[in-house]
Amino acid sequence: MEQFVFTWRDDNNIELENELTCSRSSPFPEAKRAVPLKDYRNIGIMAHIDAGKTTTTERILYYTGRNYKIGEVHEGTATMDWMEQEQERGITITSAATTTFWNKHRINIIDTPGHVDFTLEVERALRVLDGAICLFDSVAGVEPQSETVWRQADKYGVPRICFVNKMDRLGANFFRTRDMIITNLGAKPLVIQIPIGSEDNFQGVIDLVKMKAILWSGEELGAKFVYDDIPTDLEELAQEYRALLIENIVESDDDAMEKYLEGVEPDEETIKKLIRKGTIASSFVPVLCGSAFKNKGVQPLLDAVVDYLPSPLDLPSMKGTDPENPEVTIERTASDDEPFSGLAFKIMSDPFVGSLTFVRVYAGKLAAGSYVLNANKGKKERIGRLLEMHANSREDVKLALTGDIIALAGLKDTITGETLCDPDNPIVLERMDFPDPVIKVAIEPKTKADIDKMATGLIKLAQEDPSFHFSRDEEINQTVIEGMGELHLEIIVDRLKREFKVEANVGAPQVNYRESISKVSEVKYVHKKQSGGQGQFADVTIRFEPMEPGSGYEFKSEIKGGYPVVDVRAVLVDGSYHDVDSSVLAFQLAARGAFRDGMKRAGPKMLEPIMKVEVVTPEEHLGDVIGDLNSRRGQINSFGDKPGGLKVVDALVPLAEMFQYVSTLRGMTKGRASYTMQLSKFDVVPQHIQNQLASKEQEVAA
Ligand SMILES: Nc1nc2c(ncn2[C@@H]2O[C@H](COP(=O)(O)OP(=O)(O)OP(=O)(O)O)[C@@H](O)[C@H]2O)c(=O)[nH]1
Repeated sequence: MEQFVFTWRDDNNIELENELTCSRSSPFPEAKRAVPLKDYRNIGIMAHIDAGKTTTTERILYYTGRNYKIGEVHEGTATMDWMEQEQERGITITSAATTTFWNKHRINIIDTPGHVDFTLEVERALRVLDGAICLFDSVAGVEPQSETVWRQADKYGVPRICFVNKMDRLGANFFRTRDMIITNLGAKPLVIQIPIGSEDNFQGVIDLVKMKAILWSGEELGAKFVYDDIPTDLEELAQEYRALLIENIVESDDDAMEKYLEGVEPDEETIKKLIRKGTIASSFVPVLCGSAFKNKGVQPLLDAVVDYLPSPLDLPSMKGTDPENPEVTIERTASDDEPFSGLAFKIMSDPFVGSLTFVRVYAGKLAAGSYVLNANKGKKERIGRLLEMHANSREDVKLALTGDIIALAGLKDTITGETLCDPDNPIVLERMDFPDPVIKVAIEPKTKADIDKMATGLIKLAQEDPSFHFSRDEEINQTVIEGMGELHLEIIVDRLKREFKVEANVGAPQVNYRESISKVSEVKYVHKKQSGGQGQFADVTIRFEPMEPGSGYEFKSEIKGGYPVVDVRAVLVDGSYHDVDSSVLAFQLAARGAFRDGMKRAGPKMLEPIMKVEVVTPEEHLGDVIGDLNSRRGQINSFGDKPGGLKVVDALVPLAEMFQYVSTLRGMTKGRASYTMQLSKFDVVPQHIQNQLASKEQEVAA
């Protein structure tokens, strides 16, 4: 028997130890759990760009005692943003998983990016999270990207709490943000704190569960708070919101409701229990507030994570299928005693250990040195090192347990979205959906010698990021990279340079068009060839039908060049064969011919990505902004007002017209306007643009 010692820190920064006994004969040590599974919280922090995710995460790490020196985003030292590019750009790109502890609870935080080019990162984080904090900027309220992320969280059924941040900013308005949670997100906010003062005068919050004021003594890091009586001028408001809180939570509990109707309010413990129940059932979302930057509100936010967000035990068991027989559903409950089942949700190149695979352990245990099965590929992988990641350090551990998020070093074949499991109990957990890229650029290494290095780099990067594709056309000797937006591809090129030391020339970005049809066509195609010996004969009749936008396709084009075909159904109506001359190949050729003819007759149309664009600008530049959007084939949908005399314009604009928009907007408004965009739909390209594209293609072909 071998003894291992786990160390960790509690909320008072005291180092604790936990012994682990490991039997050499068994790959699985018998661990005493340092933290019971019911005290695990796997959470993400989601928000619009600049709402303060990085700042809030940094504060959380500081207050949970893992971080000794706090980094500020604007100084470029924030420890979650450890990739160089992120520090330079001041944005968070990759979701780094970080383990920390609060009040004897183990909190695994996955930082999720806010930029729309990285929505895939948000999706995959949501896939492995049990709960989330949604951050809002109290001045801007609910912004478009928050709406997108909110809908993604709905899709995965992730329970949430809201934190209205930046209460110290000029124009901060807690209650307007609360109203926007109702109007823009269609959610039911449960206000559990109201602010004391705002802007320069923001002092703290009223805790409506305890009915006490929480006041911070200063704004500096580590500022202590005290509980105090509710200020008299806020008593009435506090009573009003307390009554709303109680009314909302007793609805889910007959006993509490009955007592409440008799005039008996639930006690603090019951209130917390009922808030927890409603949050986990997504009946409502608790709303808190504060200022991460001024160090106010962070400790109660952590308490709320512990009190209201679910542990793995509160959620339905994980479902998967038998890799041998995909019809058979297998369930795994969250328990160390179940067979090991985990999902690889992120692969990152790491400067020290090469490639790191982040895995969420849904059931069972995983020991260093053991073998697991990659159930998607049917291949065994050896587990080398298990690393528990902290914001600025990493710890080698011998064992990962149910509920853990752990980084594995040295896996060979596993890519994002695949299941790792006990070889004796195989399971494939539900895969993640990855969106198709919408933009592409040609890329060429500056020196011929770098061609191989570039290929290696591209393969690695595509393994890490399923929304990034690349392809090589040997005929024209060109490599094309495809992704979700300009920034996404810029980062890829940047990483090629930094991590793989490949300098590359990059062409102008182009939109990924698609093709569809506008009417039904039916074709009969006979493929016949006789050249001595066995001939080729196949006869097919196929009907091509347009489908609803977004239906994808029920037939795949194998014609080289052109665009992927979508929203088309191909129905095999009739056919005939020849006893001797028909073969699989002959039918393939006939189908291909039928497709080519049928598409021509079905009114082919070209589709392009249309983006939903929101521009926020000072009023004096409104005319220029609108004029410019119009010149980009934009369709203005609405105008609105924002605090501080700002105007907001909502428009639909083809992605093909949005390249380099960031610099045009900056120039036009002296840097005072900002914008966000996200994919809205694919729509038909106007005929004159189709003609232009066709003549350009002909030029390239010539
Ligand atoms: N006044 C004020 N500023 C804040 C607060 N929280 C964050 N900020 C500032 O807002 C800016 C954006 O904060 P970040 O923490 O980088 O925001 P983010 O959401 O992580 O941004 P992305 O990574 O780009 O998505 C920084 O300049 C912060 O200093 C706050 O509570 N009050």
